[in-house]
Amino acid sequence: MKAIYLDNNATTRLDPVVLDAMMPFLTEHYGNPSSIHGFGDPVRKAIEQARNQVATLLGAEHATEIVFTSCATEANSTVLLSAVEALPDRRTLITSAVEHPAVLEVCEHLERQGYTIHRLGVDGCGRLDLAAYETLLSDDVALVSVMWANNETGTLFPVEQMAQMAKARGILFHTDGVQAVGKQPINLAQSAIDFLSFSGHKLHGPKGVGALYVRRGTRFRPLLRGGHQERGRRAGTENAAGIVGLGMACELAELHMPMLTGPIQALRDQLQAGLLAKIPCARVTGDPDHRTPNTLNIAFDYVEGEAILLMLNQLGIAASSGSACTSGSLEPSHVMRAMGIPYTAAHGSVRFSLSRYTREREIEQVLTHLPLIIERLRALSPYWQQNKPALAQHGEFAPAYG
Ligand SMILES: Cc1ncc(COP(=O)(O)O)c(C=O)c1O
Ligand code: FES
Repeated sequence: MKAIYLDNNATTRLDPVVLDAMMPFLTEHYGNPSSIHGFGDPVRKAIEQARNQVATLLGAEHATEIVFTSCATEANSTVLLSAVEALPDRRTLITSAVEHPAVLEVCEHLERQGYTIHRLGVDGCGRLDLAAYETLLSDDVALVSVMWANNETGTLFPVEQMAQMAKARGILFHTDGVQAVGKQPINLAQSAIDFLSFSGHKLHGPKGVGALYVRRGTRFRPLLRGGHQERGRRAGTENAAGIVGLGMACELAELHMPMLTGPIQALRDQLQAGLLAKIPCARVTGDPDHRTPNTLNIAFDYVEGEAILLMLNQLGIAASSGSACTSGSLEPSHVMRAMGIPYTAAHGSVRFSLSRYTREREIEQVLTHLPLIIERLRALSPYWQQNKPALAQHGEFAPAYG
């Protein structure tokens, strides 16, 4: 069987059109974009074209609001550390409990330095409490950093509304847009969002390149100091080929977006409905009504996610349990714990993330094999054997959200 890749929230396949766009900048166009001689020219021009392509996808008013970085992690670190440096009188940050480690770990680092960090909790469906958020917005807050879409569940947060609430109090707002960019229209020119980060490799671009949107006029301090690249906002010779690839990936993402929100979302829904119908005691985690079109996170009671993944892998099917960094540890992910998913289900959660390359026959393969895998694993599970009758009695065999 041909390998089936359903782990696109971890990373995506490079679009061949992107590779073609990059190749000249790995070969004949090797000049330094800062050089004033003829070798620098085409590289500098290509970087500026990529900046325009990124700005277009994000709906930014000015291309100069885009700063190229090495990845989203760098962009996230830059924003959080910049905010506390640029606003030394403010000692508090607000974030959510379900952010990627690229935000949470920086917050912990700042907390150890004496900053106050408020981590907004979520309900059983992964939703934030905006009333609780409102009460935290004070003059001591330097920055709010809340992800647009969750990498594990696909849950979308109302970041536009949250940014407006922050703006009304004069507070800067950052969103980690890694899982949202390219999956839904974005119009930063009409938005209250001050900073947005994302990474090329999540939208069929290359690894090792990302971008940070910084609204014109926003107070900012660079993370990397040195040369004058990126208008002094990010020193270091540009990853020209990577940047050109990121630009092309953004252009293609815009072009293919209707496919993601149309047929690919329909495939995701087909996978979800099929699994819920065929497998008892399964629940979809996250907000079923506000999710990225490509993501399905589904938890199976009394089985180990890792075991499911290994058996899927033997069949050539690649999926993920939680985020790439938490898989391999025995703890359920912080996202599952924040939603209060029972331990017995959180351990059995599997994330399927589709892309524009996903085909119906691949989804059908999963629908054929996964119910058998769960049945086999449950047959080996003493907990399942003990609890199955009780679950049946309580009518919990019905598919459940949350
Ligand atoms: C929501 C989110 N933020 C940040 C990152 C980090 O991206 P990168 O590893 O490209 O820096 C990821 C990728 O796993 C992510 O899903
Ligand atoms: S670094 Fe990507 S999931 Fe952790």
